Amino acid sequence: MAVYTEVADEELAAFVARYDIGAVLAVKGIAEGVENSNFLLHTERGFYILTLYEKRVREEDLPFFIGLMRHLAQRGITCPQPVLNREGEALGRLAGRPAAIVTFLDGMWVKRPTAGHCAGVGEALARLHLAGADFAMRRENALSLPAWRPLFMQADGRADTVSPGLAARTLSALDDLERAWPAGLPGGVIHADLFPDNVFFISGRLSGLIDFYFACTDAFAYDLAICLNAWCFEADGSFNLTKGQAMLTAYERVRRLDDAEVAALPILCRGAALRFMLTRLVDWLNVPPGALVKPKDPLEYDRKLSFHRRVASAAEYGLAR
Ligand SMILES: Nc1ncnc2c1ncn2[C@@H]1O[C@H](COP(=O)(O)OP(=O)(O)OP(=O)(O)O)[C@@H](O)[C@H]1O
Ligand SMILES: N[C@@H](CCO)C(=O)O
Repeated sequence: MAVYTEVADEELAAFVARYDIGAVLAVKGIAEGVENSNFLLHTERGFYILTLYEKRVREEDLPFFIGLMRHLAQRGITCPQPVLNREGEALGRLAGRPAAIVTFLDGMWVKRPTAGHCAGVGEALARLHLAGADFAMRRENALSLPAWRPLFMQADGRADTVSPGLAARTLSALDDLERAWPAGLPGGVIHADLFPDNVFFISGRLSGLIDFYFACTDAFAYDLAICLNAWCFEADGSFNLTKGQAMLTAYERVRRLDDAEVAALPILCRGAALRFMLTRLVDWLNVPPGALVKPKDPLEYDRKLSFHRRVASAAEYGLAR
């Protein structure tokens, strides 16, 4: 999270007064994250997270995210719960933005994940995929293949200022992906952004998942590809096979991948790397003046993409078959 929108004290007090959570004692902008504006809200009843939804979140999608968090919690997935105001609504408006208050989740995210953490994420991801099976709403993935070329166009010819050759590498990867992107894989609700900063642990055990604002209906194995990218590389850019193995084995203990998913894993990993490279590139080139945000490095994902382009089969990620 980050802070793009400032909220005046009086406006906040009036917003919070519509809820049954007591008066505001303190509020603090959260610098972490890049997508929405987030505040740690301390009220007479305890701690909450206040989110103002920004650029990439479409207002019409908010009922999907809010409904999903409630659905998953009912099926045993620990995630933030939207707090309803006295009119029974989870969504309101604050400082000109759509806004919600959600419950505060205990736990810390890990900066240096071990194979044990990767196993925890693999298991939680598979449980999330199963728990979403009877969620009635659908939301197309707005950041899947059809969105990638337009995103690249938004970089507006400036990709090579970030790294020489980045534009050509990206276009070549895009061409390949557009030719071979798989269709018809098993799918349903996916998290689509289950990075380390969205997974909390307490004493080494996974305690909860946050940030469902990219969740959508898409291939389960694509979600796994996102997690392999986000959790299983080392700081020096190498893929850690032990971590990949731990994540995939734990996932498969809950939900076994079928042959088509196994075969598609390398291309799904390429697509996932490209998706995060592109959003990071656009953000890197367009930091709003005055925003409390630290843009994330697009080149980390350019390097991951190069690795995946050399991968021939899922065995190279640690999948034993
Ligand atoms: N429900 C919650 N309980 C406790 N802390 C939270 C909660 N939601 C968010 N946070 C804190 O705020 C930080 C940023 O939140 P989040 O990842 O949702 O933001 P974002 O802008 O959507 O980020 P991202 O860049 O991951 O998309 C988290 O790392 C965590 O420290
Ligand atoms: N998790 C994303 C940010 C949210 O889209 C990234 O690391 O690029």
